[in-house]
Amino acid sequence: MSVTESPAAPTRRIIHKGLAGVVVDTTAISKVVPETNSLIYRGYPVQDLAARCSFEEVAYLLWYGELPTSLQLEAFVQKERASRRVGRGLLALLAKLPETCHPMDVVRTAISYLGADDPLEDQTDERANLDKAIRLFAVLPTIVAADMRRRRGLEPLAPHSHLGYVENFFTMCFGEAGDPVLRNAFEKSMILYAEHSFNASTFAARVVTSTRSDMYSAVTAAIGALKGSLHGGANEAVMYDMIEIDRSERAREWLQGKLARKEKVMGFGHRVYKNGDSRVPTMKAALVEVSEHLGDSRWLEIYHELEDEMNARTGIKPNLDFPTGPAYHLMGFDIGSFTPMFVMSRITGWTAHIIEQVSANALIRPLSEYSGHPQRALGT
Ligand SMILES: CC(=O)SCCNC(=O)CCNC(=O)[C@H](O)C(C)(C)COP(=O)(O)OP(=O)(O)OC[C@H]1O[C@@H](n2cnc3c(N)ncnc32)[C@H](O)[C@@H]1OP(=O)(O)O
Ligand SMILES: O=C([O-])CC(=O)C(=O)O
Repeated sequence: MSVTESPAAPTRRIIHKGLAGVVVDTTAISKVVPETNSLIYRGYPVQDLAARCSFEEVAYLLWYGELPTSLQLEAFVQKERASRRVGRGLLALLAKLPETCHPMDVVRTAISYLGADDPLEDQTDERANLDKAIRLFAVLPTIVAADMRRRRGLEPLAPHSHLGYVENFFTMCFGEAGDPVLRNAFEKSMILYAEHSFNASTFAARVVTSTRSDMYSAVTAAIGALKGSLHGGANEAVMYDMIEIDRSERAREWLQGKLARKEKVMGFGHRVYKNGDSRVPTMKAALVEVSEHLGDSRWLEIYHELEDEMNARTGIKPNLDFPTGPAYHLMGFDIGSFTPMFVMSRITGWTAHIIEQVSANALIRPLSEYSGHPQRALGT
């Protein structure tokens, strides 16, 4: 008797759409704990770092695993300050990009150029990777400020090696270091934005790194991922929305319309935090401080109305992009530069993750469930 084997019943694999809830690897860089609404960088609560440290110290912490001693900080700061300049070749290239392109396209192109300009080195060389990371950290403000000025019809200003990171950035953007209250709020935003475990852009950087590609390629991919409005691009979208709302009396009706049309409200919700973003209290306090200092409560009033109405209707809380958008606007930055400023900060987290990925690499390559046409023969 012949037996015809029936094909084995197809096993349906569980699909984790958007990788939601999937733990992909370990990391020693940061920990997000939604249950306690907390975030630590290398063990330190982010709100404590924002209250007591400079952004340079936090960058050092993310890369080296410990806060610097004063001697280590001095050496690190000197190195960063000496690496801020960009060459004429890059400035000329950036000047050729259409002004209609998004500033994130400029930043992405700049990093790609820097990669082409850097002699190839062993991707696994940790020292070389740290040097590249510090250089990217140092040049990004120069690139972002030059592009912001170009769009205002102004010549770029060279970096100042005697100024701290934040003062230098303000000076390159506005021609003067400006108000210390605004600089302080900005520095807090840089610290809060610096690192957030396996978010989409960091994961993109790790995927590229896992193929043994170079740091610039990984950062270029991360910039592409951050640009989207579901991720870093939301800080710009929040400000455009607030400008559209215009007055706090219109905020609730505007929000109701959005929800009725089933549209996402930018600056609200989070993949990991379902009960509020750990960084929002610190950034909201910074926004309040800036608003009060400038005597301009217009955006803060819209903020409160949207926050209340969204909470009442959906229970969904603001994420970090919600207070950062209006805070950057009050500081005088152009909206298109908000996400590039996020890049200036997140470059620290991305490069720390790239170095970590290299140190214990496994190619990142998930599976998919085929949903197309069943196998068929080509016609004769
Ligand atoms: C620094 C950062 O990157 S922080 C994130 C910045 N991004 C934004 O602010 C964009 C707006 N927010 C969102 O789109 C989402 O909250 C995300 C993408 C950040 C996270 O979303 P996910 O975890 O994938 O959840 P998802 O989008 O499936 O939302 C779950 C439910 O809440 C709703 N929801 C979530 N966020 C929002 C929002 N901002 N506005 C309206 N509804 C929302 C969804 O419509 C969905 O409802 P449903 O179950 O009835 O379909
Ligand atoms: O963690 C995320 O998914 C997004 C986020 O808040 C970040 O990258 O800072």
